[in-house]
Amino acid sequence: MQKEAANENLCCSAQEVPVIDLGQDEATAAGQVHSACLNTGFFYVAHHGVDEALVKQVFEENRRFFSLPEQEKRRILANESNRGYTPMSEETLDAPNQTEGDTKEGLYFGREVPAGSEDAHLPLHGPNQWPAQEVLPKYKQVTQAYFSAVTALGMRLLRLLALALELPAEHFDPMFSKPMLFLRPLHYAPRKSHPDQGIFGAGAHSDYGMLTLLKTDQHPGLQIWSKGQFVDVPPRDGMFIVNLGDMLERWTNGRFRSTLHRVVVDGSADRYSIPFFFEPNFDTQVECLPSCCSPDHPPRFPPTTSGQHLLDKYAQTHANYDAGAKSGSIPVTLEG
Ligand SMILES: O=C(O)CCC(=O)C(=O)O
Ligand SMILES: [Fe+2]
Repeated sequence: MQKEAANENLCCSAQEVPVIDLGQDEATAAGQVHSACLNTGFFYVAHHGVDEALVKQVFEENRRFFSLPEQEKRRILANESNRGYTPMSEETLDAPNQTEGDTKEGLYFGREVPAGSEDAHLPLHGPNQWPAQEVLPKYKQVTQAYFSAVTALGMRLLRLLALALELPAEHFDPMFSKPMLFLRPLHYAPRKSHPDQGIFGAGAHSDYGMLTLLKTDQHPGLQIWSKGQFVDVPPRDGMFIVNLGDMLERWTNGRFRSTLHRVVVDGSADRYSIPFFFEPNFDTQVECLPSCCSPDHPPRFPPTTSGQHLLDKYAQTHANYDAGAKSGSIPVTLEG
């Protein structure tokens, strides 16, 4: 989605993206999360409990997947439930400022919702599509293990967010009994981005949902919009980059920030990253939290639900997306 302008060249590193140590006591960590959410809505987390060996394995499996012949990858093209493969350049996150699609390809895996089960009829719900076992024997098992690990990290972060909002630590937990979770391994081609020519690894956007937990390889590329320019948010060993999305901005009446970001690569190597989009149950009410509105600050957004919020966002950028019929033929994305 467009928030503000997008074609500036960047410079320096984003000093304002803090490292938050999850090994410290919860109250201290929550205070730091609070400041980060009021500032850029981006922060690193250290000592997060996700095993580095598992991270290494999941990146290795994805390197293998993206090296497969195109026709093998296309056997699991993304379906109407937003699960499967999205080919190179298929997505254009910031169309007005891009001359071609994002120079990346990706995969979506959601929470497993078996066909015929209670929620399978809902938009964005359904069974996953996996690479063939004969081709990548370990892919599914490794990805499922990583999916569980980042889900657990998301649940820890929810407690900090709740505390940062002066709510009980468990406030958001019931809203994640049947969450909308999407893991999205990405591969950026070794193609130099040229912001001045409208060529980007990923065009400028803000994420649609509540929370994104991002792991990248050692190659920089992520930039956030801060104080009138794009600044680098480089990878840091062993850490995740966490950012807030539009749903949380809406929930907090604009107090917590969903910041515009993009990916600009230098073209010297392939780049791999794995965002994890962490969203509440489809029917969760999203309306101004009491601590975020007052007579002086009335709610800026009408109440909605988590599912409706996401579907409305898609409708803004995907003219043909038919959520009601769950039959849209274009893959939707959890970023804007
Ligand atoms: O690859 C990255 O570093 C960021 C990707 C991203 O912003 C997204 O997928 O929403
Ligand atoms: Fe994003």
